[in-house]
Amino acid sequence: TVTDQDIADDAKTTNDVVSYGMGLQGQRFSTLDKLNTETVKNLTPAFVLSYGDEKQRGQEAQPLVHNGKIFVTASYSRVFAADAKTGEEIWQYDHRLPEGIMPCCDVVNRGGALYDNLFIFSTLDAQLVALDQDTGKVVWKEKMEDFKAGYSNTAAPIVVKGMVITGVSGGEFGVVGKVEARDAKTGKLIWSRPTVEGHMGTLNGQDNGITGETNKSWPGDLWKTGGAATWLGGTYDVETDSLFFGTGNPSPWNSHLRPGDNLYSSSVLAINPADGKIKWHYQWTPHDGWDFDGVNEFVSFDLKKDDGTIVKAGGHADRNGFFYVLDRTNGKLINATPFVNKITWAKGINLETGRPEYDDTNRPGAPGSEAKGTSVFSAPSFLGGKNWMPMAYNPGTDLFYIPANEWGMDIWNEPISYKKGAAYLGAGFTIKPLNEDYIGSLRAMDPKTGKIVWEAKNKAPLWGGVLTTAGNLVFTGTPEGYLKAFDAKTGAELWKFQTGSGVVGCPTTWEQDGEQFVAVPSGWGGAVPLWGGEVAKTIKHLNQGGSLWVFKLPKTTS
Ligand SMILES: O=C(O)c1cc(C(=O)O)c2c(n1)C(=O)C(=O)c1cc(C(=O)O)[nH]c1-2
Ligand SMILES: [Ca+2]
Repeated sequence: TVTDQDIADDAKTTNDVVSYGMGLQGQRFSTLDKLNTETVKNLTPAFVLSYGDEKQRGQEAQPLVHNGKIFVTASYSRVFAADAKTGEEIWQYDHRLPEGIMPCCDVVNRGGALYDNLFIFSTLDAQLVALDQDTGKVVWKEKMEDFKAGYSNTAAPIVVKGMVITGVSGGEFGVVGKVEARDAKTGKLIWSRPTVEGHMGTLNGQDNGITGETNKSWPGDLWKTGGAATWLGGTYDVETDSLFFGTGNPSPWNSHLRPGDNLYSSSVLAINPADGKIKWHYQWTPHDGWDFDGVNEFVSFDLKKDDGTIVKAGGHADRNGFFYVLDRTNGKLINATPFVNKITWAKGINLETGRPEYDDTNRPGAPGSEAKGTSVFSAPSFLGGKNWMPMAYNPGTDLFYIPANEWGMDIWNEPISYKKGAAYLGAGFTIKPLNEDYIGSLRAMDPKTGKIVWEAKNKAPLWGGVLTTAGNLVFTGTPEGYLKAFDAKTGAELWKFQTGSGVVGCPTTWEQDGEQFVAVPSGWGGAVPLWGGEVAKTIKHLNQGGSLWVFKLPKTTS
């Protein structure tokens, strides 16, 4: 069974992968080096596990591996377990989804958590389900929220100190975001931490003593339906004993309806795992008017300064186009630099105040007496300089590897009022490419200087997670169907394999019986084909799919 110690050691141990992020800090770094810049040319398919012919939608998950079994979630809240070496299926679980679920952006799931003998994951009807690792039978099942109010779940949970901790989706429907901690063995609620200012949290069913909180950063009653969904889950850092959860867009998108900072939307929250209290927060986009969200992973790392000192830092690439380095002990901004070429909404981030310097002419206008406010061209688009797909950090090269995209959008505001279970945007948009030859670009970011060290462009938008290894490799997928490996120092493309459908999943690696394996889901989907406007038209030809590809470096060639 999987213990708290196994989870704490996940980033160091090489024979399994028991947590989303490949370690709770979310670095997605493996110490394995058999597979390296020399040997990667010998990486060979070991097996492919099909998810069946139906339900072929976006496959965004990161697989987990334990005790010779591989576990992966799939579209429509399904889970597959197989022999990690042969791919022979052990069981599959199909959650019976009710009519009327309301995920905003495809029927995706990003993965599960292993704990004890359980595989725990969240579902599109806003439940949390724990399955027996050996049989796939339901051990416990808990409702997190009412899907009819627009709640859904797409995030991978994490397990910290025996608690399963996760968030909710629904920012496009005026839900109230929250982070929940439950007993991982029973599913019983321990604490709940709402992410919109004004709402109170609970600990063991009691008010958790959060005092002095008002709804002052919101006008009138808008905080009651303020969004800030925690739809990407979180990370955990043992050194500061903090959970880091990002929060999504404030609801509605039309920012003129809600003057103020709209806390804690589009922010990162450092949360005490003992009681759910917020230790500090940093807001990436105060008064977000572009659906920039702020959920993207906050990755703890040691920032090595020139004078030899080490700062306990965290890195974050926001949808708004800036890469941030914060002091993770207190949330103070250390640096913020663009990781995309074009940013229109702000001139920069002020290092003194920690706030953006807005360009007010580039905020979409208020709908006045007309039904539609002034439209502006905004970059990045709301699909982001980087969306949900996780970056990776390599402590050997000291670089972050960011799956970035270059695009913009026409965006305008419209009047809107809240109606339970209905879209709550008050905005319209058309996404457009900025360049003819590429949208995606895998970028190596030096967190000390804020400079891009190398980039590898891709025609279609990048929508898959990144993995980096001590073998000086960086892996990521493309919508065109490839899993690719790059040299972590130079960005040179060293290997690629065509999986038959777009790769928007998260690659992972482990070692079994002396051989190094790499696994990645394949299956095109997610938000781009649904919301991508003019960009979506350019990639209409991409085929859907649903499978798990596993590769290995055969013993004789390592
Ligand atoms: O505010 C929210 O609750 C919410 C949820 C999700 C989701 O759960 O997938 C996405 C978004 N927002 C979003 O803005 C977005 O661009 C997005 C892309 C994707 C995807 O999986 O491709 N999900 C989501
Ligand atoms: Ca959103």
